This record gives sequence, C-alpha cells and structure tokens, in this order.
Amino acid sequence: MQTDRVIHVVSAHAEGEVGNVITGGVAPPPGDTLWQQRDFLARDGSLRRLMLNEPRGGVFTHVDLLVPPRDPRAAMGFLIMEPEHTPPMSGSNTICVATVCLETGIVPIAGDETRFQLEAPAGLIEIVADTRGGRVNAIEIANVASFADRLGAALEVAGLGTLTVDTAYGGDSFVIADAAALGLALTPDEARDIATLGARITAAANAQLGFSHPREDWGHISFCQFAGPLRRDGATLSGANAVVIDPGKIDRSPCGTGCSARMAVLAARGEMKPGETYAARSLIGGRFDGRFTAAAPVGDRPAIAPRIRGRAWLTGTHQVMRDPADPWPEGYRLSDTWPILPQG
Ligand SMILES: O=C([O-])C1=[NH+]CCC1
Repeated sequence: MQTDRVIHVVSAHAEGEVGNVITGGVAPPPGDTLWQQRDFLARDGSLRRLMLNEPRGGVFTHVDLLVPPRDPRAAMGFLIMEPEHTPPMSGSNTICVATVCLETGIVPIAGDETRFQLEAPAGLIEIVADTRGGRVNAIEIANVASFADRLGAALEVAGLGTLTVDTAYGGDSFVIADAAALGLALTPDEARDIATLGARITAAANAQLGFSHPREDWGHISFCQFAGPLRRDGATLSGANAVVIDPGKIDRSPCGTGCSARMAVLAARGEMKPGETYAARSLIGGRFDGRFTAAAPVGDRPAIAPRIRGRAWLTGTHQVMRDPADPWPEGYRLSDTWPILPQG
C-alpha cells in the first residue's frame, strides 16, 4: 500500500443528508478567521475535490473540516464543503458535526443534556444536545439571524414563464418557490424533476434577482427551496419542502438553513409569530423542528433568531488515502451523476 494522504473521517447523516466530518489528517487552512479559512477552501478547491469527487465521494455528500475555533467560547470550529459551495452555515452539517464531536468524545457528554458552542464561518452556534443514556438522541442548534430579502418577486424561467418567488437568508441564501404552483406534490418520484428545475430556478434568480448579505461577504443565491403547503395546528405549522443544492441534488434533510429562511419569510408576512414552530418534512420523510424564538434584527433589517432541532447518526469511520500512482489524484466526476451547473 502506498499513500501520501491519510485523512481521518467520521461519516454521518442528519435526517438523511450526509455530512462527513474530517477529524484529523488535514492542517487548518490559512486565514485569521473561519471566514478567511472558508475563502481559502472555496478558492483552492483541492480538499473539496479530493473528498467529494468520485471515487471517495459524490454529489450526494458534504464534508466538514474540524478546525481550532477562533472564538474562545467555542469547543470546536468547522468549515463546510458542499458539492459546489463553501457556505457560512448549514443546519444538517452542524447537526452532524455536533453529533460526531459528542459521540467520539471530542466534546464530552455531560449527563442528560449537553450544551456547548461550535463556531461556523457565520459565527457562534449554540448546541443543545439531548444526551440521555449517554448517546446523542437529538441536537438543537441556535442558528444565525435569518431574514427575508425579497417577497413576491417576479422571476422569468425559460419554459415556465414568470414565477412569483421569495428570497431569504437562513445562514445561507435561498430563492423560495411555491411547489403547488409548479404542480409539484414533493413526492420522492418527482426528485429528478425537482433537482433539475431547482437548479435552473437558482441560476435564473442569481441572474435576475441576486442576493447581498448586509454584513457577510455573501453575494449569491445558493439554493432553490420548493415550499409545500402548510397546515396549522395551534402554534405549529407543518409542511414539506425540497431544497435543491447546486449543481442539482436535493437535500435529503428538511434543510436547517432552508427552514430558517422559510420561517423568516413567514414572519415577514405575519404568518408566523415568536414562539411558534415549523415542523418540516423532507422528500424522504426526514424531520426538522424549527422554532421562531424571537426577532433579531440584522442592522436595520428585520430578522429572526431561529432554532432547528433534528437527529444525526454515525455511519462509519474512514481513513481516506491517495496513492501517488493514482492517475486521478483529485478524483473525477461525470454529468450522469454530477449535474453540470446551469447558467442563468
Ligand atoms: O441543513 C442545511 O442547512 C443544509 N443541508 C445541506 C445544504 C444546507
């Protein structure tokens, strides 16, 4: 056996969405802040290609790199690599990272409930873990401030005509379209169509609407979220969503940043009040419980402080290697399983 890399990975999924965690073998990227480290990973791309390209990964995977935190209140920092983007924050990835940290002892379990902080490029994320019985039963995260950007914007999409969409930020940026208006029931058999359509809507939204965070250097729309109908039962709104991740695959979880963005839009429309919850379902039946805890303005922009609760499970440990004689040292991808990113 020959290898010039040994990267230690604990693999996991959160409500169905893969979030593999690099626990060793990779030096922290250059940068004085996690955002600068994030920038480096996004520009350099070599770690993403090694871990997410075939034969070591695939368009269905994300990988999270543990790094020393910069904020002394955080137990650990982490950098998120999705198939195309290196985002400020991600709900399913945070739940995977928190679960891996607890179940491998990086963060000690402290009785029935374990509280700690993680640091993402977007900032400190409070973690409340249900650790009854000495294992992780669920993770609740206090996500970053989330806000609606545009409500009821017109969007021209070739072959579909003019859609009415919302855009919002929930730790990452979304264009949100009404699933029913597009004839989508959000059932698993629609997955390929949803993924293809969603990638086209994201590209059109970037070309026609755009996004700019008032504080963060985040100037594009990352995802299209198809929002299913909501049913209200007292203080709880229940419904499905499907979030399409560039270059065109569906989040198997209900998408924590997507739920946060959707709650921000509901709040902006007066359709959700502080203290109410959003029980979100994904195409495979994964569930996140979102809670609109309070208003949390971002500068002069109305915003909410969302919390997301979900479960993750470990699926294995791996030592990722690279043989110097491998003719594909950074792996490979083909559009039959890794779609080509549509242009606007
Ligand atoms: O839960 C989340 O926010 C996400 N899951 C995959 C992409 C973003």
